[in-house]
Order: sequence, then C-alpha cells, then structure tokens
Amino acid sequence: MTPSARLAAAIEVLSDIETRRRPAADALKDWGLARRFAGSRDRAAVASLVYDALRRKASAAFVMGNATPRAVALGMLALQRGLAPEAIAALCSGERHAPEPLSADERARLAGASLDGAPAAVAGDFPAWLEPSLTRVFGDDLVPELQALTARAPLDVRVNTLRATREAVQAELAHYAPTSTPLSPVGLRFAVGEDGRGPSLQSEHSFLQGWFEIQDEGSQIATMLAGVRPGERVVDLCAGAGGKTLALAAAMANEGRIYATDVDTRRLAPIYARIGRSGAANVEVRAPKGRYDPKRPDPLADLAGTVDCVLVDAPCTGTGTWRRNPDAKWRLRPGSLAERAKDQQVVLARAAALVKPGGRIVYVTCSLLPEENDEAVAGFLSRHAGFAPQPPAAVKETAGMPDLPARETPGGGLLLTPLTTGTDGFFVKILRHG
Ligand SMILES: C[S@@+](CC[C@H](N)C(=O)[O-])C[C@H]1O[C@@H](n2cnc3c(N)ncnc32)[C@H](O)[C@@H]1O
Repeated sequence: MTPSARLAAAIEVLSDIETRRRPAADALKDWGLARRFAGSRDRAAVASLVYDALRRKASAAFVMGNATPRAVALGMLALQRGLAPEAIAALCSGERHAPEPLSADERARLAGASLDGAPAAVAGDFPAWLEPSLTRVFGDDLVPELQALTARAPLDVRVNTLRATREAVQAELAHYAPTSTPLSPVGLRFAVGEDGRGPSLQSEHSFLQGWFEIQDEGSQIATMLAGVRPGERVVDLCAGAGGKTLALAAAMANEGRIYATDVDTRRLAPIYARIGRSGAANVEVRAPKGRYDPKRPDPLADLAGTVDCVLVDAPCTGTGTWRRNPDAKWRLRPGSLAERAKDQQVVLARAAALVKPGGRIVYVTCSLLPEENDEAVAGFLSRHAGFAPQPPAAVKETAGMPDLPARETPGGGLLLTPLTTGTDGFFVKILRHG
C-alpha cells in the first residue's frame, strides 16, 4: 500500500470507530480481515496512524476547526508527526486509494496549526469531564503532564536477576541496541519504530530461557517501592498474569514465600508458564475455584493476620497507560470510574485481613485519578484505624531510590508519570499496620 492509501485506510477505520462506537482494536481487526492484500507492515502502519490520531483527537480537531475522522487524521499529521502542509497535501492526492485533495480551508488551517488559546482538555488531549479531578493532582502542570501522556511509550523489559544480569541480556540482544532504563537498575529499553512497533522479543532464545520479561519501567519501579526483602511472606492479591509477582520473586532472590491470587482465574492462567520460565521457586499460586466469590472459602484464609506485605495492584481505569492505549481515554465513562472505586475498597479490605501487626499494604494503581489514589486510600483509612500511611520519602529510602523524581500527590502518595519519570503513570502508597 502507498502512504496515501494507508492514510485513507486510517480515516476509514477512524470513521468506523466513531460511527459504530467500537474499540479501535476491533475496528482495525475487521479492516484487516476485509483487506487480505494488506501485509503486516501495512496493518502496523494503519494501526499506528489510527492510534496517533486518537492520541491527538481533541487538539487535532481544534486546529482543523472540525472533528471529522479526516480532520483529526490530518491535524494529527501536523501536530504529532510534524508533517508540513505540503507533505500532507502530497498524501492527499485524490488519486486511486488516496484521500481527496486538501480544501483551501484545510490547507490554511494546517499552515497555521497552533494550540494558542485552546482549553486545557484540548491542549492536553483528555476528556473534559476529567479536568477537575486531574487538576486536583497536577495543578499548574496539568497540560504538560497530560501532553506527555500523548507520546508513544517505549518498549521496556525487566531483566530477571534469578537467571541473568542486565549486562548479559544487553549483550545477548545487542542486535536491537537496547539501552539501560534511566531509573530501574534491572530494565532495558528498546526503540519503537514509526509504525509503533518494537522488536519481537518474545521469540528470542533469551526470552524463552526466562532471562527477561516485557514490563514497563514504571511497573518495575512500582514493585521496587514495595521494598520486599528475602525471607518475607508476601501476597500478590491482584496478580493477574503475574508481571509484578515475578518481579517480587526476583527482588526476594527466591527466599521467603509469595502467594499469588486474583479474582479471575482466566487472568491468572498465564502465570504458571511464566513462573516456570523465570525460575521463581518461592511462588505459590492460590487460584480461586471458578471466579472468586467472598461467600465461598477464601483461598488465602489460612494466611489471615500473618503476612508481611500485601501488594494490592488494584483494578483501576488505567488512565496512566494512555500512551499505550489512547483509545481508552475517550471510552472512559464516569460509571466505570465509580465501579473501579468500589472494587478498590473491596480489595483493600481483603488485604487488611491478611496483614500481620507491623506488616504493610502496598497499594498500587496505574491511574492518575485522585478518586482511585489518594481518595481510595483515605476511604480505606477511615474504616481501618489500625493502618497508617508511610511518608513518600521513607518509601523511596526503603526501596533504595531516595532520588526517584516521582511526584508527591496532595494526599502524600507517590505518582510516577511520563513527564517526571518517563514511565507509564503509577500511584504507590504504603499503609503500615499497627
Ligand atoms: C492491574 S490488574 C493486575 C496486573 C498484574 N498485577 C500485573 O502486574 O501484571 C488488576 C487485577 O485485579 C483483579 N481483581 C479485581 N478485583 C479483585 C479482588 N476483589 N481481589 C483480587 N483481585 C481482584 C483483576 O482481575 C485484575 O487481574
């Protein structure tokens, strides 16, 4: 496909997303199924155009004075990809499979593309209904923080120190020229191409041997901030596919015990193969029978009041991961935020029953919203008097990261963000028992 045909295809997919209110991934899949002639490079290029347009949906519509899929795609080419009006005009040739030529108005708007005078939600490309919440967290930094969240995320891996060193993995994957992550001592970073794709690391021999896992540097740091030590008894209460479980096992050098569970056995399923590959010998998966139901016996019942550290990697809206999933920001609704806030209280209460006196809950979300962070913790503390929050400086110190440039939230939590730490957004707060 020519670059023009790819642009026309992206506009078509954006129209499908808009008119049928479909997730971007579904619209792209259907487009690909109906266009068998499109090769994998074409598909990746079209997907990348669609996701970039979603990153800049509000600001692109603002500069074009129009929110149609075509206007958003054209505005994105100027704002996100830095294309000059002539280059965009060349793509819109009007020839077969190419978008229609630019109108005089489109040309003029692309030539004068500017966000001067744009409201915060437009300049920062986020849903306007979230402005009050995000302002409570970011204050004057609202727009630069949210703009940083429109960039593409790099591809990071966590070196599994049970199997290898960072130097060994770097040498093994030298053909992809990885660099050390700036903050995590066990991370490597890989460049992502213009089509949004990084190298396919999962077929590398060293991956299959368990030398590393794909994991954003933010997720690595959030786990490090838990400050787990070899020999501790740890519960990963929302383990999902086990990304953080494996990082905990490596940080504990295989000493002590980690109990991993989740309400959803389907989410937990990949953990078994990952544990096998990683060489983690201190992880016990406690899967519920069917979906977890508080009315049935709890698979962690025998651990009540005995655990040093309960990691609560809570279900959340994922607003901190908008770099990877820009579609999610426009699909988020107040109702789902309220639902997640309820789930968070349920998991925190479950965690409280497990912690021993002197132990801790490590509350983590990949959200930037105060409703799921400071306010969720405040709600928990109002019902659990025996827990006290640990000051952010102490959390960093204990984790051996005293200079971590994370933000401090108004309620005293740590917040990693693309602007401050160059990572996905993560909130971390530690609550000590007794
Ligand atoms: C953010 S994801 C976990 C990601 C995972 N820790 C990782 O690092 O890959 C949140 C998880 O919480 C689980 N969850 C939701 N409610 C829960 C509850 N009441 N108890 C335990 N897990 C719960 C969800 O099924 C989901 O897998």
